[in-house]
Amino acid sequence: MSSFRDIVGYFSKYRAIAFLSIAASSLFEIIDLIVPYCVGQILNVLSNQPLDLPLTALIALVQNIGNFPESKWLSLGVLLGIVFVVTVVRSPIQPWIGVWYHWAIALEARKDHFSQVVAKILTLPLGYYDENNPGRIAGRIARGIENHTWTYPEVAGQLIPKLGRILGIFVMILLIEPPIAIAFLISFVLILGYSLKHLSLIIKKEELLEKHQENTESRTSEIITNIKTVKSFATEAQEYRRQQQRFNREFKYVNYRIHKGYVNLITWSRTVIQTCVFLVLLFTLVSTVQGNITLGHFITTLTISSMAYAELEPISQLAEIFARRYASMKRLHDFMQLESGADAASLTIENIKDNPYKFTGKLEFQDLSFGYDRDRLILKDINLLIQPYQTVALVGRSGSGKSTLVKLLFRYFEPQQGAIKIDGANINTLDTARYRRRLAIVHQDVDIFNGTVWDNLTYGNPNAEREKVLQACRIARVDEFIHELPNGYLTVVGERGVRLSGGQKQRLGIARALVVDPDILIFDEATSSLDYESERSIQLAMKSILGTRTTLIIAHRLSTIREADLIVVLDGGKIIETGSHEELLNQGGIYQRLHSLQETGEIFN
Ligand SMILES: Nc1ncnc2c1ncn2[C@@H]1O[C@H](COP(=O)(O)OP(=O)(O)OP(=O)(O)O)[C@@H](O)[C@H]1O
Repeated sequence: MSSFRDIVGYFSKYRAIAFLSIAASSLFEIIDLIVPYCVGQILNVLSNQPLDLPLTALIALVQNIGNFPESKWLSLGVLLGIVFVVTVVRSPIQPWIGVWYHWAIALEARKDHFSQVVAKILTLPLGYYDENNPGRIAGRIARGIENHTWTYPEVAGQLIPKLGRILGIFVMILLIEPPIAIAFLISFVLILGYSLKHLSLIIKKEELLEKHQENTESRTSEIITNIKTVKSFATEAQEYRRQQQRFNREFKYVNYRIHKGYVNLITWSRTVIQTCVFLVLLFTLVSTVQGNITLGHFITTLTISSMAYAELEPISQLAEIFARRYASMKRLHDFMQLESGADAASLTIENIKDNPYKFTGKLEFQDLSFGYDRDRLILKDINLLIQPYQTVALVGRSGSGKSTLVKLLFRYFEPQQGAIKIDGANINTLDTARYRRRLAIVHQDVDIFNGTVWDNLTYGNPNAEREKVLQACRIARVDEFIHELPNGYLTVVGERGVRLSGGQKQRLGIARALVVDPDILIFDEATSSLDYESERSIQLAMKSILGTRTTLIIAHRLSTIREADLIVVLDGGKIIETGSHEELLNQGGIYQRLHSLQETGEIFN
């Protein structure tokens, strides 16, 4: 769990420049106080009252240097000169020292945040994505980063300098009238202390709201992803009502628990502040009438203490904004602190040709056991030896663990027990990215990126030679449909490949896998969305691939795996039969039963 310290600590990289720019902004806030001080002194000049000693000394100095005669005009000129410097002269300087750096830091931090977040997304274990959908993750990241970006300039450029100004005011009043300064200090500590305590309670509610919002966003994202299902079942009205109910629930929570809390706080602090301003007026007036302070000091004290109390309101507003954003910033840091997976790949680009790994494709699964939950094993004591260039088919009922075995081969998850070895090396000891680059898989549902067909074909090997890509396309029969697309290989396929049919996507997936020239090729129901004719031609193409590398085929349709050297039958996470098609048929076991079911037209499920 992250904390306030993590949020502040995030900016430690910029600490030197942040410190200087915040100090400069605070100094400018304090310099502002010179104006009411000078106005008070001008009043003293005009009403023939004595000036403060430092000013008298300064005027005497100017008089000596310029050889000016002593006069009211000289005193007024010096005072006006000071006001000119601290207002007009400093105006063009302040934004470049303050605003510029506060935003430069925030924007650079934003850029860093985005790249760290993408790195985290790329290195989190696959299991995280099983539990959190894209909407939830994207919402958390976007809100967290935006709030982080906006908060820094407000805190660095306003909140801290304003507190600095209040400190300056306290020192000034202390020099003029100490008892008023003490009362002023006590009132500030009380107001700020109470506000902070109240805000910490509201922050807890904000954290809960943040979780509700993530759930709502998650559902919205599911609606988008599953929009075809929503439309086909005509459940738009239910979905709409469900989301509306969530929004209403969130609104009630925000309005009556959080927002009301803020308004209560503002009401309370405003009343206390105005009471304090009135009391300062009363006390300074009494002091002036008693002759303890001059008219000029009366005006100065009154003006700057009003300024100080007036600052309290923006300060509590800034604190409120910070509180409102705090929960989402914390959730972002929680995300950043998630542990990367043991399989996290290096994020340094490496040319595929420089990969030092090249395998013969000998695979050994040794005493392998695995469960997504520790107490429920999905694969149990798997022992299997696959020789180089062999074609091995994994078959079994749905849920028997075929895909899980492949996920372990890719190192998406770590086995609880046992090992997978490639050419005798435990895959856990290999560099993940380099190892995975020697494998290729064609999934049931081929992921397509928005871009051209060519971009998708060369996704795993952007520098692939043209002839190699075209050859892969011929084998996977991509060349059969490419001419139907408006711009051939340069046709933009749209997000998730919406402009391609299921069969076209699968053929593209097969070609893409061939382009990386893998040592181990896996087909996960790769021909399931093809029509009979396409499937047949793919099978013929696959025939020419088989034997050129180790190939694993997960197939429900037994017709696609007849050619396999070895058929492995899984049931309940265990290997229960192995052998060739004929051997297994003769054994009269589960394979034979499943085979006869298919012969009668039933699907292997
Ligand atoms: N990410 C996951 N988290 C938890 N359980 C999972 C996960 N993925 C799969 N399972 C469970 O593991 C078991 C095996 O699933 P797996 O996908 O490996 O089976 P399969 O043989 O490939 O099935 P199918 O032929 O239907 O694709 C199933 O009981 C499934 O519910």
